[in-house]
Amino acid sequence: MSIERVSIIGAGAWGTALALIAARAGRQTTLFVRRAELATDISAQRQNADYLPGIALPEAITLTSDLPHALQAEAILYAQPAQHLRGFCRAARPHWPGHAALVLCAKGIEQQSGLLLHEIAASELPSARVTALSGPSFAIDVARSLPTAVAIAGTDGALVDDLMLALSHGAFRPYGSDDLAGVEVAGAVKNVLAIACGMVMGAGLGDNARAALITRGLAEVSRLVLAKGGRSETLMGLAGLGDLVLTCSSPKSRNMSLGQELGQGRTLAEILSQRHSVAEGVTTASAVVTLARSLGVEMPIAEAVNRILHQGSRLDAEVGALLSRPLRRESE
Ligand SMILES: NC(=O)C1=CN([C@@H]2O[C@H](COP(=O)(O)OP(=O)(O)OC[C@H]3O[C@@H](n4cnc5c(N)ncnc54)[C@H](O)[C@@H]3O)[C@@H](O)[C@H]2O)C=CC1
Ligand SMILES: O=C(CO)COP(=O)(O)O
Repeated sequence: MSIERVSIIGAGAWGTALALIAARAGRQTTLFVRRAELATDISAQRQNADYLPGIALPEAITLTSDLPHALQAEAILYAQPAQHLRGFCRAARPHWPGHAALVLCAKGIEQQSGLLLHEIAASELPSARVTALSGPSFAIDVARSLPTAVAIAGTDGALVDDLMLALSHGAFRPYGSDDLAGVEVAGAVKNVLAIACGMVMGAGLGDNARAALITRGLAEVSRLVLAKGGRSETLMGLAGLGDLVLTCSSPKSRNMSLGQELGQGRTLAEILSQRHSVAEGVTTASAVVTLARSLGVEMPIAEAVNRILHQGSRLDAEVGALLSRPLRRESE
């Protein structure tokens, strides 16, 4: 299938950057904005001042707040926060075009159910051909046309190829994968680990501690990926190690910077009251704990992050508990 029309749902930083990708690749590009007045503002100013200030949006990007109109495309890229996917699917269902691809570009796990995003889409939007786009990709770097590689995953190989062709251009390079579950789990859990890394950096616990967290974090994500039917090679790829390293080492990450502020002693409520950007790891922390427990997967770092974020536990107590776990073989 040739993909000519690409619509992006959500005009946050990532949705706006994805619209730039599609437009640069020569696609007929529509960016769906929930609020009509914001669509008018962005259209008039040709920039998204709230989420990607200073980045010019070409005329080739059409803005709309009319969902049925936005859904008239061969590929529909979902770029709102993960917790809103179910609501989007329900709103889109009556208007969903026959064979359109749904490309999940959010990174998270549903808090109530512990479901992955493709599982939600499969139940709420059964006619959609579901894929996911994930990997190390700060929106601002993509918007500035800096070199970026991502994974596009799906079980329909021909569709993955079509999406890669439709979105690749210049400095933006997608790689294909058939491991939808692996790509999704990796993309969601790295946000929780980025909060953990931010906390140890904010508390001054040092680079050794952060490297240990990244490595042991990768071990626990691997267990969850395998339990969800994904493959361990995916963890060595862009959606796995690539995004984990990016997000756990740069304060440009909203998740890592939120962790840093927590490590410096601020409360979650204070931090969230001063931000308008999403840090998916906050909701994913409890979702991943629910999911891991239901599958019998041990995830001590995610459990610790969840207790600090949502149950009032202290960082020093959690670090002490992690360090005093029974000694074991690294590959166990
Ligand atoms: N910003 C980035 O560099 C990247 C972000 N992502 C993922 O993309 C997703 C969106 O993130 P960003 O664009 O960065 O968010 P953002 O923080 O820049 O923007 C917030 C977004 O949430 C939407 N929103 C707020 N309340 C909503 C509601 N009630 N219903 C529906 N939408 C609502 C806003 O319209 C806006 O699109 C997240 O899952 C994130 O993890 C993935 C890759 C890169
Ligand atoms: O997913 C991202 C980069 O790949 C963005 O990370 P943050 O949401 O932590 O900023």
